[in-house]
Amino acid sequence: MSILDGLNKEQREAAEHIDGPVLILAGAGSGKTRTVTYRIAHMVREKGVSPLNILALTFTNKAAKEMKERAEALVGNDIHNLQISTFHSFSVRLLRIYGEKLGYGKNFNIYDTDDQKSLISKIMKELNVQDDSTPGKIANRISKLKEKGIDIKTIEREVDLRVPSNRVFFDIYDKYDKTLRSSNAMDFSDLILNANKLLDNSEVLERVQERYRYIIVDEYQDTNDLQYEIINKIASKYNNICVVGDEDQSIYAFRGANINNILNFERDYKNALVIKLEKNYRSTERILNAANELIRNNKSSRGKKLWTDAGKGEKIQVFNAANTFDEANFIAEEIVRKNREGVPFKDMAVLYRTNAQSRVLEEKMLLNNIKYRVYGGMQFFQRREVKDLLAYLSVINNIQDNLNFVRIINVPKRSIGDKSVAKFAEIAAQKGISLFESLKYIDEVSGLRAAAKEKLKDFYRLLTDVLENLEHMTVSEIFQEILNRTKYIDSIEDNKEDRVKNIEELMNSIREIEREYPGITLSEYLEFISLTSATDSMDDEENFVKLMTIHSSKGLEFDFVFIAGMEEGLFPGEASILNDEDLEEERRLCYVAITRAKKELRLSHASERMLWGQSSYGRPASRFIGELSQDELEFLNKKERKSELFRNTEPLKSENFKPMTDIENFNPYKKAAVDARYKIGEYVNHIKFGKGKVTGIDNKSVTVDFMTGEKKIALALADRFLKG
Ligand SMILES: Nc1ncnc2c1ncn2[C@@H]1O[C@H](COP(=O)(O)OP(=O)(O)OP(=O)(O)O)[C@@H](O)[C@H]1O
Ligand SMILES: [Mg+2]
Repeated sequence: MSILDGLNKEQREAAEHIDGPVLILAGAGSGKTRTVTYRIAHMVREKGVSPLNILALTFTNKAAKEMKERAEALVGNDIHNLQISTFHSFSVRLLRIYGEKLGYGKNFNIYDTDDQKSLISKIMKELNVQDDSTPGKIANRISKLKEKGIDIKTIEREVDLRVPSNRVFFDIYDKYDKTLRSSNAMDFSDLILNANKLLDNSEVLERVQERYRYIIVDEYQDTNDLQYEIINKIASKYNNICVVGDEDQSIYAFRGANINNILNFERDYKNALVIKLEKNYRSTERILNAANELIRNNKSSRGKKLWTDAGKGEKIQVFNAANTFDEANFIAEEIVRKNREGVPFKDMAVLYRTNAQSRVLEEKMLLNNIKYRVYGGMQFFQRREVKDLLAYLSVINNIQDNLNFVRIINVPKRSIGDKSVAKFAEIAAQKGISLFESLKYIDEVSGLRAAAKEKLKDFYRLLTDVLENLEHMTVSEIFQEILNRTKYIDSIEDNKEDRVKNIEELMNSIREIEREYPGITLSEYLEFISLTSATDSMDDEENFVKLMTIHSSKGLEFDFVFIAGMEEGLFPGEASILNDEDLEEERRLCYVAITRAKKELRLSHASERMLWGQSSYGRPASRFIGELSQDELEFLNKKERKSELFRNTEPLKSENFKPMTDIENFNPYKKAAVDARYKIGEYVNHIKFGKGKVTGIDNKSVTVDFMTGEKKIALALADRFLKG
């Protein structure tokens, strides 16, 4: 008896081959993740490899947690020291050990996208920027540049900074970077970027290579260039690298994922063992056929030969709803019906393209007493009161953290306006200390009212008291102390009930984490929650219907799956329709969605939908529905559906009933007449803005995404400026 008896022949071959490079390239549900999990257990229990020497990387904490639990179940005991983690948490780990070599203190804080945005918005105010770019867009652009390894110096070198808009972006980026540095903080991109930089240090690299002699990467198709470098630097010594993935499931190109990383693996590692898996263990024949048919439409796909012996299964139902309420009703009713037939809520999932779609769905779930949980979207940790209290913890963890300090200096209100903060900033700058430390000199600040001064002194005392006792306090004690002494709860004015509940929930979560990790330090706690992502808290044992975006559903599986909003303009999204590459990515996303289903799949689309506050009518069904093999589909219609169980909250008007879209004669979106000289996706050079990628063309102008921002250039002028 070997652990590997739980695998088929090909899977087993891949799992056994622990020395030297291995590539598993195979479609959804073929057991890639299972294979690497068994491989890890086999190495530890049957090959005597120390868990210390294994590094397994994946994309979500949920996937990492699951892999670890399964490996442990196979081995039969806890495998401490086994590092199965996300790229981000692995990077944090390296940086906590070696970050000082890059000039960071050990307790650096991690800024999430929200922190990023508020910092940028602050910088824009300080620099008096009059720009229509939002902080969110700029944050996004900075992250993308960082992920491509383009730093401030590169921009300075390659872009003409005499152009005002370039200059503005440059100044923001520069200040942003400097602020992070002086705050001893990193954003998500920094984590990866800096981990990669660390590995350029030969002493560090040597140690890391010795430690992690065996590397395993799941979902390799979604690695970006920096992650690729990290993996390959570490693997370059022992060459014991096993990567698994599916080029048809690459869905993160918009965040810099590079599909060539997996396609070139055989070139990178000449003697690689390449394994293809062709049996699908997840889905019924009908679901699998539909998925295979769909992905065949991608030029980038190399074709799939997946088969299953799970039987034909039910037809895939397609429902054309009159509008989004009707769509949500359909889904809720089906869920209730299935539940009455004995299917537990936890075996059902509703997937959608964008987070915004969840609201209407949630309303109907509530109305129908369906237990559900939304993963992603407005995250718990993004809520104001949660952020405020975490900001207190962050400042205590790292007194250099000026961003979080500014967040709390007047929360609860202490009559401290921007002007007073500016005065503290002056003192801090003069003395070369942090804002927190500048509070020591409170008596030197003029123009503060006595009451405000008193409150600030209390605030300072609170922070220093905790700091002095930090080693003797648990995270929940620190949290309680902050709550008590700031009287935060008393200060809440609006939405009090909800907010207090959230604070309670935060306290609960701290306690839970402490129970799971006794003795966890403040710094570890903050790291833990800042790396918590959309699907993390997902506990399979809990009986909830799961609502999430398709992106968050990667790697997961559910018995019954609904995909909502299968409409042109939403899925595939408006912006991707004109560009072949983007359209193919949307199709891969649809492939991921369909292949999450084990037993039954239902697709729905609405003829009317509100987008950006405007109703749009007569919306055609997604071309992706048309691309599925029509034999596997069953078209439902509003009129055939009996709906006596539930009242609609929104009465449906008869004019909203539209005939069902005729899928067979479905007219693919016609491309607008465009100028033939430029192609979407092609690179151009501009005298002022530098290199950029064409993202849109109409009959008047061409839109180009330059390093420093997106610009629309009139075609008449484009001739003079752009050269291919
Ligand atoms: N040899 C096998 N015997 C029994 N069950 C298997 C076998 N291989 C895979 N499975 C089951 O099939 C399902 C899909 O496996 P897994 O999630 O590993 O596939 P995957 O290739 O990683 O899919 P994805 O591409 O979606 O990540 C799981 O429930 C897994 O336990
Ligand atoms: Mg998998």
